[in-house]
This record gives sequence, structure tokens and C-alpha cells, in this order.
Amino acid sequence: MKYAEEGMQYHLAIKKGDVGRYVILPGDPKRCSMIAQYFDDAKLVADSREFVTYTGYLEGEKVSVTSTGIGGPSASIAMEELVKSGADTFIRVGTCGGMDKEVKGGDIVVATGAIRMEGTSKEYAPIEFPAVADIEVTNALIQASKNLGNTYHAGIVECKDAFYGQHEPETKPVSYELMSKWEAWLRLGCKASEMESAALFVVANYLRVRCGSNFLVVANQEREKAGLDNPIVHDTDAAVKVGVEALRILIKQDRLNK
Ligand SMILES: O=P(O)(O)O[C@H]1O[C@H](CO)[C@@H](O)[C@H]1O
Ligand SMILES: O=c1cc[nH]c(=O)[nH]1
Repeated sequence: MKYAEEGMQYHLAIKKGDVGRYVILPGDPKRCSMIAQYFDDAKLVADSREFVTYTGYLEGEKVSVTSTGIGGPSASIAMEELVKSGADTFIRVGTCGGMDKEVKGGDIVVATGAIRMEGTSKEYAPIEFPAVADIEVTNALIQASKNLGNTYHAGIVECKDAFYGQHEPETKPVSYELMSKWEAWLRLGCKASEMESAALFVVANYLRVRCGSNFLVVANQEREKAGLDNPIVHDTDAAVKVGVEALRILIKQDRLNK
């Protein structure tokens, strides 16, 4: 595709050499500078649309952080252009809403797989293909949560395109479908709801790269509905620290396995 100058990626405005093989993927562009603070010698390398990229070092290895924006369409663009620029290992660091009643605001959720109730992954793979996280990245995220003493939950997350379809389903013309599917996801033990992992996991499988996800739980609407205490937490630092620690684990493991 030739929309940009030779070697420059059209949306992210990065080229080969600008990013490391390891990339953290937050949704929110403003989370990038927070994450880059944990890198050594971090530099802003691009700021284009919703895609902000910093590159620095962890354990002496070149690493980057790029925001994906909200939803599968922009997340798939970020992953495609990062892979074209040399990346092969991704950790999404996001926020989510708890679903299972055990999952509380302030906890960490590590996704083992994602429900594909969004549109982007369907333009990559038939619906029978599962959106599954990479096992090495997932194990590193679980180990990182343990190392840092976080309360964490590993399991399936739901991905959808409409944030307000999750939070105000009864107001939508297709409430019957949104509410009955939500009930099924709850009965199946789904941990949390977010928006990008299904697309990222399917695109990662297609591109033969590794991707896992961890999230800060902002709150849990099911706890609220049941009259249980429902802490509301917006500070994503705990999830950022888990993502950075998991990257350190992966870098060391990859060196051993070389
Ligand atoms: O906090 P981020 O990483 O953006 O993740 C979550 O927050 C956004 C919705 O508020 C969606 O992108 C969802 O996946
Ligand atoms: O409830 C939430 C919180 C963050 N992101 C979501 O998609 N849903």
C-alpha cells in the first residue's frame, strides 16, 4: 500500500527501526507517556491521529508503547503497521468493566481469550476461529500479577463495539439481543468486558505474532446490580506495572530460549 512515503506507515507515522520487537498497547494515547516513564531513555517517536508511540529500553532491549485508540478497527491498524515496522510481541494494557461478581474495581484481569462480539475480527477470520491470547505472554502476565501482589483473575473477556451497548443495553433497539447474550456470557463465567482484545488476538494469529492482554477493572456493573460494594477505580498504574513486569519476564525468557 503506497499512501505514505517509502517505508513510513500510513497511520502510525513510524518506520522500521522506530520501534522495538516488544510493544505495549494501551487504548488511551494519554497512557503512553505514563508507560514510557518505566522505560529507560524513552523518546516520543510519533504522534499521529490516536496513535502515539514512544520507544525506550527494558533490560537493555528496545521496547515501545503505541496507543491503539478505542475499538477493533484502530487496534488492528496499529498491530498491522507495528508488525510491518518490526514488532512481534504485544501486551495490551487496558481498562475493563468487571462481569463475574468476583471481579472488583481495582483488580487485574488477564485475558486468556476473547468473545468476538465485534466487527473487525470478522474481516480477518470466520467466526468459528477462536480469539485466543498467546500462552507465553499470558503466563508472563499471570506471573507478573503474582510478583507484584495484585488480585488478578485470568479468563475470557467479552469484546464489543458499542460501549453503551454494554452499559445501557435496555435503551438500544436491539436490547433483546444485547441482554440475552450478556446473560449467556455471565453464565459462561466471562470475567470482564472491553473492546480490543478479540481483534488483536485474531490479527496476531494471522500475522504469527504474540499478543496478550491485561486490564485494570474500573468497576463491575453486576456487583452494582446485586447491591454488592462496587469500588470505582480509574488509576491504571497497577495494570501498567503488570504489563511492564510481564515484558521484563518475556525479554529474559526469550534470551534464555535463544
Ligand atoms: O482503557 P482502554 O485501553 O481504552 O480500554 C477500554 O476503554 C475503552 C472504553 O472506555 C475501550 O478502549 C476499552 O477497551
Ligand atoms: O466497563 C467498561 C470499562 C472499560 N472498558 C469497557 O469497554 N467497559
